[in-house]
Amino acid sequence: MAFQFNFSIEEDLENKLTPLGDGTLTLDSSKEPSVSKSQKGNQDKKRSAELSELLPDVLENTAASEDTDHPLGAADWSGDPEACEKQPFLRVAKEHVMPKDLNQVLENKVMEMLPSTQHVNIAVVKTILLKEKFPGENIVSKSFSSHSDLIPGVYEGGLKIWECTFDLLTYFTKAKVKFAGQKVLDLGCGSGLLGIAASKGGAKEVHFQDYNSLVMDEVTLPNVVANFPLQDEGNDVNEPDKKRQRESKVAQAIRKCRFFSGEWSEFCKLVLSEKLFVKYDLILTSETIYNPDYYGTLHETLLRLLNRNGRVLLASKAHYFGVGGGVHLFQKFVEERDVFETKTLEIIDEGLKRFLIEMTFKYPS
Ligand SMILES: C[S@@+](CC[C@H](N)C(=O)[O-])C[C@H]1O[C@@H](n2cnc3c(N)ncnc32)[C@H](O)[C@@H]1O
Repeated sequence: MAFQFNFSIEEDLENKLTPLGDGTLTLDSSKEPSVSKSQKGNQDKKRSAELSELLPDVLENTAASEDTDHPLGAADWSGDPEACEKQPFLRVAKEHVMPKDLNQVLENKVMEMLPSTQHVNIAVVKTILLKEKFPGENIVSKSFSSHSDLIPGVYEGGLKIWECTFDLLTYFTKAKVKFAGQKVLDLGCGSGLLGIAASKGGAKEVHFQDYNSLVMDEVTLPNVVANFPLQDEGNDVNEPDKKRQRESKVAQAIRKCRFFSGEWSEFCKLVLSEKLFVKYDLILTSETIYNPDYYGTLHETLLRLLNRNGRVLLASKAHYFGVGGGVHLFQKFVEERDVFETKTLEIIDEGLKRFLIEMTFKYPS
C-alpha cells in the first residue's frame, strides 16, 4: 500500500527528521512525549503566552471557549498550569469541509517519498508555511524547540507521526484487517495515516478527528488528498473520458471522508447531534492514552461512538514518561469501568515496549 504524507516542516524542523529503526522518518523530538512536570511549571507560562499570541488555532479556541460554559480555556491554562492537568480542555469541535478544488489543499505542499518500510511506502508532502498565511507558524517550531512533543490543552501532538501508527499499519497488513464496508474513525488522527489506510482498504466512510484545527487543515486534509492523487501514473489519463472517470473515483473516495477538530467530548456532542448519525464499526487510535487526565473522556467517547459489535484498535507505548499514562494504567481504568474487554494483540519489544490492544464491548448486543 502506498501512502503519501504531508508534514508541516520549517527549516529547523527539517533537520530533525530522522529515520526510525524501520527506515521511515519521524521528527526526532525524543521517542516519547517529553513533558516534564517540573520543566512545565517554569516553561508553561512563558510558552503559553507565546503560543496564544502566535497560534491561530489557540486564538480561535480562546474565542470559542468564551461561548461555552466550561470553566477552562487556553487562556485560563496560562494562569494555572496545574489546573489543566485535572481535566481536558473543552476545545470546541468543528467540521472541516474539504474544499471543492482539491488542488487548493495541496497548495504550497511538496511531496516526497519516505524510504519504504516492510509493509508500507509513505510519501511526505511538506507544507511550506507562508508567514502571511500563518502568522502563528512559530508555534510549531516552538513546541519542538522547547523539547515538547505536546503541550496539554494547547497542542496535543498531531503534527508528528508517532511510532505506534507504524505498528498499527504493519498490523493491518499482517492480520489482514478488513475495512471493506466499515464505518471507521481515526481518533486523534494527526497525520491520518490510519484512516487513509482504512479508506484505501475500502471503508464505507472514514472520519478523522484531531484536537487541533491547524493539524486538520495543514496535515490531515492534505495527506488525504495526496494519497488519492488526481493524476494517475498510467498513460491512459490523457484520454479525457478515462481521466474524468478517474477524477470522479478519487472525488468519491475523498467525499466519503469527514474531518473534525476539537476535544473528544465536544466531538462526541457534535457528531451525536446529527439525526442520522450511525456509530463506528471500527475506531483506530494511536498514542492517545499518554495522559491519564483524559482517560474518562476517552472512555466515554469510545463508549458513545462505537457500535455495540464494533471494535477499537489501540496502539500505545507501555509508558509515557512525564505525562504518566500508558497501557497498564489505561487497561486498569477500562477494567474498573467494566464496559469493555481488552485483548493484547501484539507486543513490540524494542526498547520501550509498544502494545497493540483490541477493545470490544463486554456485552455486545
Ligand atoms: C500523540 S498524538 C498521536 C497522533 C497520531 N495518532 C499518531 O500516532 O501519529 C495524540 C493525538 O490525540 C489527540 N488528542 C489527545 N488528547 C485529546 C483530547 N483530550 N481531545 C481530543 N483529541 C485529543 C490529538 O489530536 C493528537 O493528535
